[in-house]
Amino acid sequence: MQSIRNVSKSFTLPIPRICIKFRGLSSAPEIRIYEVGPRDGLQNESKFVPTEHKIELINKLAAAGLKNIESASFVSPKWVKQMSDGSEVMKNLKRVPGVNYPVLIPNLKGYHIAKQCNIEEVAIFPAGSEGFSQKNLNCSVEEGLARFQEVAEQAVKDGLRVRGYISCIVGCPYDGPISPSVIAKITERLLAMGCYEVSLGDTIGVGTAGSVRRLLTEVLKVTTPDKLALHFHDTYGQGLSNLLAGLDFGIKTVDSSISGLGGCPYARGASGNLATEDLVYFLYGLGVNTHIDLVKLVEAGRFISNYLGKPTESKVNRALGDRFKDHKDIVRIAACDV
Ligand SMILES: CC(C)(COP(=O)([O-])OP(=O)([O-])OC[C@H]1O[C@@H](n2cnc3c(N)ncnc32)[C@H](O)[C@@H]1OP(=O)([O-])[O-])[C@@H](O)C(=O)NCCC(=O)NCCSC(=O)C[C@@](C)(O)CC(=O)[O-]
Repeated sequence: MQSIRNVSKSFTLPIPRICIKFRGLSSAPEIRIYEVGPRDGLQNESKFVPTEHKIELINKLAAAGLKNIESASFVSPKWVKQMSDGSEVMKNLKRVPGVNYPVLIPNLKGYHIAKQCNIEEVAIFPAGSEGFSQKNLNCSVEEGLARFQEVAEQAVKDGLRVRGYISCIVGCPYDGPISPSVIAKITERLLAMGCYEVSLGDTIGVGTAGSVRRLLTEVLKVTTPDKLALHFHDTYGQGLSNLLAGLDFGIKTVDSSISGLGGCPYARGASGNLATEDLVYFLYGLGVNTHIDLVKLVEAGRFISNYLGKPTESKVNRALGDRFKDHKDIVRIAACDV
């Protein structure tokens, strides 16, 4: 198969012909994709995925060209059984140089377990709402922030990178709409703890381009776009339009999940994340060379969906069927060069 670098030489991808105009940029920006499938994608699945399958999925994602793959969480196994083999996953991974394998950490106990597994980056995850914090972490937002502060301090001391998530950035299944100013304040606190970036999570996928714009207008009063990432669940089918709204503010890191898997066991009604296949296809269509091989990505999505015995949630994966065997053909379709 022709490498993506060669493909990008032989195909001149048009700079977006559609309405998007990246603020302050004359051409399509580099976008950093942060794959969350092996963690966010699988944590909600009731069928236990054996450790070797989790590892195979992570290896396939790395082989497709993904450079940031959130691979496990070290939460209480009493709360999320699917993630109970985090140590085995992290100890047995075949690490590809240049690939980042972060893990999700709820407290110091989880941190100390994860620390035995050769980790380089941890993610902490306070909620933007009291109701969700109680259901997801069994504590208030303030108590959660105090626990995460301890984790962040220890991780920074140990020389690890720390990423922050905020859940329920626009709406909470228990408390309803969330004020953008609340999310801006938590963003500030996470950055002050040492997070290199804060991923804004629309946990239940209720956001729209309008609410995302209102949120980012407020959050960008306290930080800059390079410190933010976008994490959209696609429950209402708004993932890509929300992303477009976010890119317009200059944000360049996007979370997604292979095959559109995902959801949180403690967020009623939450469905999967924006599918990585859909995101990558969308970005190629905008002229962004993600350096990701779409054929291998689609195969990774089918591998895990087949294992789980359910159809893929990725529209691109479904649409491609078995017709396209070559990455460059798919890129050509994304660029409307057919
Ligand atoms: C935070 C806790 C632990 C509090 O849970 P708790 O029950 O209040 O804690 P506890 O300290 O009383 O501990 C209960 C038991 O769990 C053990 N325990 C305690 N901690 C750990 C640990 N780290 N690793 C292993 N074991 C642990 C602890 O030792 C004890 O065991 P026992 O004494 O009964 O035998 C729990 O609520 C929890 O694990 N919550 C995590 C839930 C979760 O994983 N949710 C999904 C991730 S969040 C998400 O998906 C949203 C995000 C990030 O993607 C963004 C978005 O989508 O918007």
